[in-house]
Amino acid sequence: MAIIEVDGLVKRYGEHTAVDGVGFAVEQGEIFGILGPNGAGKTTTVECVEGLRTPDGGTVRVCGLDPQRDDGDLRQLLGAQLQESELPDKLKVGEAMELYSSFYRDPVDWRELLRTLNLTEKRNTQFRRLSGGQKQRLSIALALVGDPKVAVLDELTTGLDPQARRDTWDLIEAVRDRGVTILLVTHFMEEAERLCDRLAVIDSGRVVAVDTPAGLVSRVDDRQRVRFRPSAPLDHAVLTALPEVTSVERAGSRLVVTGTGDLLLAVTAVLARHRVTAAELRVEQASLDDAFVTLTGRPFDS
Ligand SMILES: Nc1ncnc2c1ncn2[C@@H]1O[C@H](COP(=O)(O)OP(=O)(O)OP(=O)(O)O)[C@@H](O)[C@H]1O
Repeated sequence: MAIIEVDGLVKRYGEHTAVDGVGFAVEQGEIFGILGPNGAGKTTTVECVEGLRTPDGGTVRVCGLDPQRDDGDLRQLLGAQLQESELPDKLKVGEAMELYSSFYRDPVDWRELLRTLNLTEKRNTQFRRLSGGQKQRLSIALALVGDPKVAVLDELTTGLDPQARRDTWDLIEAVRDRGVTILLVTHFMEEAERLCDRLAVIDSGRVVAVDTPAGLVSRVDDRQRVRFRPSAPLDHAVLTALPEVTSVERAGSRLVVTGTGDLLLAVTAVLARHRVTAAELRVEQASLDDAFVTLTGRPFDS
């Protein structure tokens, strides 16, 4: 059963329709991404899911509850990541955890949560003295302290360095493994590809596709290219005879084999049979970026 259901959601700011009929359903235990460029309507959509904004049309249900009508009950089930600016500078990490625990009927042990998030040593540190990564981890801890069924994380890794970003991804997977369903807003393709089970791609307030990252990519182009430098001359015919191969071209000292299915396996098996080794072997295929261009007719960041 879907734990989050959004159907025909509309939200206007004055004359501007920021969300224009958005619909998607998130299954229990998924990491579900909302991916789109700046201004696409991602934050507005999740704020309607969290009950922070009143929709102008459509329906939203989270664990069967209406975020507008059942706000009090929903607060107990849903953990939302705070925007950085929402915590007072001088509040200490331990005080913030204590305060947020008091909002919930059945909070988890926040000391344990700080340990999991590697923040125990920062317990007496003021918010303003934390690094970007530590602030991010604290905001995740605050989202999880109420032992939520659903966590909404918005622009989780913006401003983090690559290592902190990867650590945060590992952390989110661990949270999901504890049974929390995660709704994740992102405009990072890599983050969406790495973390999300499924994605809703949003552009100009509308959903243009809902699928797995691999599913989105394969809608665009399921061709792959294997490039390599063969250690000895190879008759192209032994490659073109393979059902996976559609073409073989020479590019200087390299061969470029285009095809579908288990192309890499098929090509390397033939090379092994002919005692040819492949140097500088690379496999290329369409990316989520390419999928976005095909789905919307323009590059992601325009
Ligand atoms: N409170 C508001 N008042 C007026 N317009 C708003 C308000 N909040 C958002 N908007 C506008 O609505 C549109 C969607 O904004 P939203 O923040 O939902 O997009 P987003 O996809 O989350 O973008 P970003 O990735 O930049 O955060 C944008 O054009 C934005 O300028």
